[in-house]
Amino acid sequence: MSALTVREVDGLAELGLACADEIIRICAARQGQGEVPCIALTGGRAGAAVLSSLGERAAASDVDWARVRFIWGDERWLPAGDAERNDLMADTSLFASATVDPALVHRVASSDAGLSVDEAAAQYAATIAEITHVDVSLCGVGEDGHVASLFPGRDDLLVDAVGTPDAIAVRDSPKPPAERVSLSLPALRRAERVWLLACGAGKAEAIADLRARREPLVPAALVSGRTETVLWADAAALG
Ligand SMILES: O=C1O[C@H](COP(=O)(O)O)[C@@H](O)[C@H](O)[C@H]1O
Repeated sequence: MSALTVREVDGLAELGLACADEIIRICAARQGQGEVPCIALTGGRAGAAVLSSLGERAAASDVDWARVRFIWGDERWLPAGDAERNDLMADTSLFASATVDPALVHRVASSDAGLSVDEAAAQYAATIAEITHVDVSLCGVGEDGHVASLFPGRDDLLVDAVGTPDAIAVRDSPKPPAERVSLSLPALRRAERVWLLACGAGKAEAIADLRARREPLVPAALVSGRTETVLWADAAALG
């Protein structure tokens, strides 16, 4: 667990560029040590900004993208290729401009794959349990302070107990779609670095609650990285 630090950025575009540059630096350094870096992607506007910048910078970077592992903090329970799936934004940005190894891209099953959402979550939990090191977990912060698909006031989702699986099925999500698969708190907390991403005035209340650690803690306040927890936010979100 690490203390929260703040990195102020000048809006979504700069957030995307700054995070992309850092991710590239971290991946190149890890590959220099002979390791396969692992990045946990996030959906939402901030996640899209990071992926778009990574896509622009991928070709000119020192990173061998075929030796980077990708997982998702959460996925919306929708058919493959649906415009609202979080993995689609990676497909149309970074994965379209860099050669990645499909064996290292760990997607949540799609709703048309013949599994129930519970089976998909169990399958993803088994996949995540095999991954011993996550370098960076990107966590877009929602207006209500949610991260991944862990929503405030949902005691059924905000669990970190012995036996909590690494991924869980989410039902009755307050944000559509209603069904999702999310990494659980213990899985998010295992990352080396947790980066909380928030831009815009709509996030100001949640960010104020997070920074003041107001009770009940918003889900974003419940996650931190082993060595680094950074809130990347613009002035509007910082209030
Ligand atoms: O539904 C989701 O929302 C959050 C935050 O999205 P944003 O558009 O407010 O940045 C996102 O991080 C999460 O992955 C996604 O499924």
